[in-house]
Amino acid sequence: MTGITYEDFLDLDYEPVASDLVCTFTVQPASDMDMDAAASRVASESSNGTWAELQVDGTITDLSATAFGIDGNTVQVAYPEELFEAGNMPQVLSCIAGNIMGMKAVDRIRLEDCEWPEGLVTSFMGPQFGSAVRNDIFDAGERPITATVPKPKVGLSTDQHVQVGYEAWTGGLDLLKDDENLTDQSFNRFDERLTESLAARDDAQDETGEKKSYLINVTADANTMLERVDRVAEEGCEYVMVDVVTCGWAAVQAVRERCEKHGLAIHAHRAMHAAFDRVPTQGVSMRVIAQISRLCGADQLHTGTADLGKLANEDTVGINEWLYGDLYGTNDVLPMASGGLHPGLVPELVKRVGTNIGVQAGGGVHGHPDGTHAGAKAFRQAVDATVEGTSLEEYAEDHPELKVAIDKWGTETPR
Ligand SMILES: O=C(COP(=O)(O)O)[C@H](O)[C@H](O)COP(=O)(O)O
Ligand SMILES: [Mg+2]
Repeated sequence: MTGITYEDFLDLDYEPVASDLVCTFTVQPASDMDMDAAASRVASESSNGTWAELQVDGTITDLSATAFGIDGNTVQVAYPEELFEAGNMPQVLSCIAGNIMGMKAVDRIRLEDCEWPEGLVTSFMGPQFGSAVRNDIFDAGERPITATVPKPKVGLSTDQHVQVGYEAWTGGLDLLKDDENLTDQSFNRFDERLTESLAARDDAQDETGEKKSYLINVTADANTMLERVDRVAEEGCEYVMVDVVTCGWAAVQAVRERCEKHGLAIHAHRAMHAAFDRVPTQGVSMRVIAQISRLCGADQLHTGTADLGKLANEDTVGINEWLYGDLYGTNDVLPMASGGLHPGLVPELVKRVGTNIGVQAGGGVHGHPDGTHAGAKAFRQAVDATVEGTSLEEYAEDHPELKVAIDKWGTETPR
């Protein structure tokens, strides 16, 4: 490597080969650097280079990345596949989204998109079910599957939580979901909640004749998570929920492997994603976070509401298309729309993102003037009306729960 400097990582004529991982970055160079120099430093620092001209003798495998496409502030970088350890997402991210995120050669840098080569993709487990959960686990046909998260997020006792679940399931929803910050706290213990919720789930299934399931949040340190996954399988549930960003991709990969053994699906909550993707000039895009989630094996992933709900969303439509798209035979991912949804928003949501989704509402179910059971009915009615192509106003004429919900919220976007 003697005499190699970071300028050697730029080749504007380079044409990537099929085995390269190609990443697209938005880069704002430091004030004393031009774009070519900044792009070379990105390719250098994220592969095998550093700031200094090295004086290291001997034969060393060349794992240099190449910055090759510069267009305004967009830079493409191609990485040779030998740079990466197969099936090791933390290692991949330590390259392509590691030191470069804080490097002084750039004022701002954002990883926008990746083109993943086949060898790297197939070294990961990918989703076990993906959108097939709609009919492998449920019998939802072409309609979106439906879920609710009890509110308040935390503070309900186990008995209260289970009662909310029972009312939601019997009101017509498919899934009860824990909130992202509910795990195993003193007021609502994991083991008790698991057992009692599944007993209520069984009752709700008997009463309604519909399949029901529970997204219990197993998020914890990796060892504890694996124990929780085993418990969930023993108790006869079909899913676990994981806060994939806060617990980290290594832990998600460990959970995915254990879920293979049990035939459990993974619901991925993305709490903290906005720390990486909300600033448009810095970080890692939600698109890339979604790609990582698919490779690591999430079956369902929150991707937002196409701007209809309470939270900022980045390109829900484009990300969902990527999650459904062909990826060397890897299963797809079912996008979950959530965050400030209520019955009145369902028709426009389906218009924007289609029916191959999950729809999830917390406040939009438990804030119904007549309570959770009526709220669940109203949310399911909104989904059924939308799928059969009937307007909510017309459907509400003989569905009083829906009528109360649309009288209360109309089509408002909550804050
Ligand atoms: O608890 C909720 C929604 O509750 P409510 O329905 O009361 O707003 C989820 O945590 C958000 O969907 C997360 O956001 P996103 O889905 O965008 O990751
Ligand atoms: Mg939540």
